[in-house]
Amino acid sequence: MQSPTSTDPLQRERDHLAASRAALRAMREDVEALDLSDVTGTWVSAQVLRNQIEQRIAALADLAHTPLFFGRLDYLHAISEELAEGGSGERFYIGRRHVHDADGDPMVIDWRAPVSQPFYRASRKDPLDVEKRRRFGYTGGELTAYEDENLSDPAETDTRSALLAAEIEKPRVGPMRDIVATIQPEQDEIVRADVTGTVCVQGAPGTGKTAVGLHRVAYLLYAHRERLARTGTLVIGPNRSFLQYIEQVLPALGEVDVAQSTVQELVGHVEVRGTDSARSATLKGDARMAEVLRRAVRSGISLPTEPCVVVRGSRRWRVPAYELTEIIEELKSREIRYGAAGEALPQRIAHAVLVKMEHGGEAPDDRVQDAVARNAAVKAVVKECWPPVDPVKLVHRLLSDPEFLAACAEGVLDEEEQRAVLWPRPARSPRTAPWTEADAVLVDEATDLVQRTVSLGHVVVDEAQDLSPMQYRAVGRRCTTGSATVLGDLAQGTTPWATASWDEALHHLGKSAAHVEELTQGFRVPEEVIVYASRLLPAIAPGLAPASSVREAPGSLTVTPVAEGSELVEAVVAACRRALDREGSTGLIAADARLPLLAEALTAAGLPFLAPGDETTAQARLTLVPASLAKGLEYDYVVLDEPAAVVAGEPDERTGLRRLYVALTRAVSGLAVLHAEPLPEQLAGV
Ligand SMILES: Nc1ncnc2c1ncn2[C@@H]1O[C@H](COP(=O)(O)OP(=O)(O)OP(=O)(O)O)[C@@H](O)[C@H]1O
Repeated sequence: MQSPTSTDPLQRERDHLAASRAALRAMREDVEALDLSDVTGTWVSAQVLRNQIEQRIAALADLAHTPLFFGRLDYLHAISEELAEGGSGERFYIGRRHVHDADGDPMVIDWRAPVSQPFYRASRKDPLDVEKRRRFGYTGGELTAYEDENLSDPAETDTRSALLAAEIEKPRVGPMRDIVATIQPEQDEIVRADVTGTVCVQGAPGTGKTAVGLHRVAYLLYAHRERLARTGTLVIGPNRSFLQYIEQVLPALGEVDVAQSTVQELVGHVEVRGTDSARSATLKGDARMAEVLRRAVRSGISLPTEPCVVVRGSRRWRVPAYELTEIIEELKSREIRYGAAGEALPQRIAHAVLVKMEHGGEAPDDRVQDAVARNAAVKAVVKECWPPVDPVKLVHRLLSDPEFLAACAEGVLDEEEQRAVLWPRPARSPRTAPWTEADAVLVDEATDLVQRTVSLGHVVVDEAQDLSPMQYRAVGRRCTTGSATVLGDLAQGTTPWATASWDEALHHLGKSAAHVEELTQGFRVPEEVIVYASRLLPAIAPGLAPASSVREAPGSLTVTPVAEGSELVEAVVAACRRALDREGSTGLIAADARLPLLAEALTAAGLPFLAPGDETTAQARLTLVPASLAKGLEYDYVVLDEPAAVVAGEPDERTGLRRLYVALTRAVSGLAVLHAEPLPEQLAGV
């Protein structure tokens, strides 16, 4: 298949692609040919092996539309084998996965291997021993072009990469794509940051935070596969539509074992059926609640007034009340979970009994200690002094019983705050209680106070700016022994408790040592649109610098006043039609309250539409998006209905303007703003 005689460089690259594809096919066939009939062991272990093999076969699939390699590095000097997946030499093809030939020599190197890193980082200023960097252009699965940078040639100057520009301009039909071929140096720094440290990324809309977070998981899984396979990884997003939008990125990078969840799903100990006022949700999300819960969990601990008398055979052993008190006080002072301390208590009392037995001339062994720990008298002391705590029942009581709350919140919440935290009416039982989302987080905290939450190896939390301190704590306890990647934009915080500073957020997460990186180069929103949206920044996040954009697209922004409110819907539908005449996806974003009206109008106009998170296809390219769900999503064209209504849909002006900022920054190619009411003053006059 290889045609070594070809002098056409493009043909030579195509030959390498064809040979790599054949090698990948051979790798897959090797796995498929594995004969499992001889596998000894249990049925279960055979089944596990079979599953692993199936996964491996799936991972070796040659995806018709994704190029097997997208870059090539020619080094000045030969590279050692340990940096290059067993390969050596000066030339390496960089792709989504490792491919080797029949002799085991690599034909394509995984983008995450150390030898691939200069593909993303090398510059003319710092060529990292790279002589030439080549980027490949594809149409479908066909290699159609390449672009070279001779990094070590002082005569050559920087030009903007046309292939990179084309990649960014590609219409956005379908779910989010990976960006392995075009990760930028400042993004790569975050992607490859050390697994032991937590990284926090502040970035304006479209700077690639989500993309970077997902690629970081893929990188960490490559670099620390065994450790993370054992401990697990998790990606947390704001809602299901968002998770659906991003869910295919990691599988496309060959990583199928990463869990994805919302914070709400993580803390699903109770069925949420109530809602809080902004005030009570903010209070329940306040970190002070952690102290209230800590006291609540320990509120049942009491000190004994009677001795514990254990009868064994003809003898009675007596642990006096003061000694029991010492044991309990010692357990209270230790940093162990309530449940673990409760389990330790009978053993401690039994130990005290054993000491007395020894003094009494007996020689008890461990079995005796266990038996004493199970003795009814010991159990009775434990039940009385260190009663078991059911976290759900405990929080139910805390939110229903003003006196109990007052006792636990003394000096922490004032009276007015306590009233705001209580449910409006006490709930009869935990089963029927009007649990809210914030309550579920309290139950999670209480659960962790009783029994330590299992920590994962790495957690990525996206759109973090919307989390409350108590939610940060919930995320933090899922990575106490691991690390986190925290992604967000303070300007896009739309919850009443939105993050004001990353330092504070990291403190609640339990990762104060993390450093904050900033991404400012925008890949989604065209310059004209981001400049317009950034006019809101002084009002919504005064400290933040506006993002730049890698793309200029003159004419990408239109702002159209409509004289009569009654004509607005019609004008919006017409704008959607115009957008749909172009290639790619269209999102119609509107205040949540205006959705029914617009849905009806679209249906009447014969325009089918999807809900956010539904996958856009070539046939269904229009999505009707409530402003409250627009965060994190993007469309080629956005029609934005009545900005004033988006602002008015929020409890206060700053949150309203932030919601509007989110809506204004979803477009890749064009944004059409239509309004009948006056625009917010910052946006008046284009
Ligand atoms: N290096 C890159 N090369 C090509 N495309 C990129 C690159 N970085 C980001 N993008 C694209 O830019 C778009 C925005 O990225 P992403 O959604 O990750 O941004 P974000 O910072 O999370 O935005 P938001 O704050 O709005 O949630 C996506 O389509 C992403 O694929």
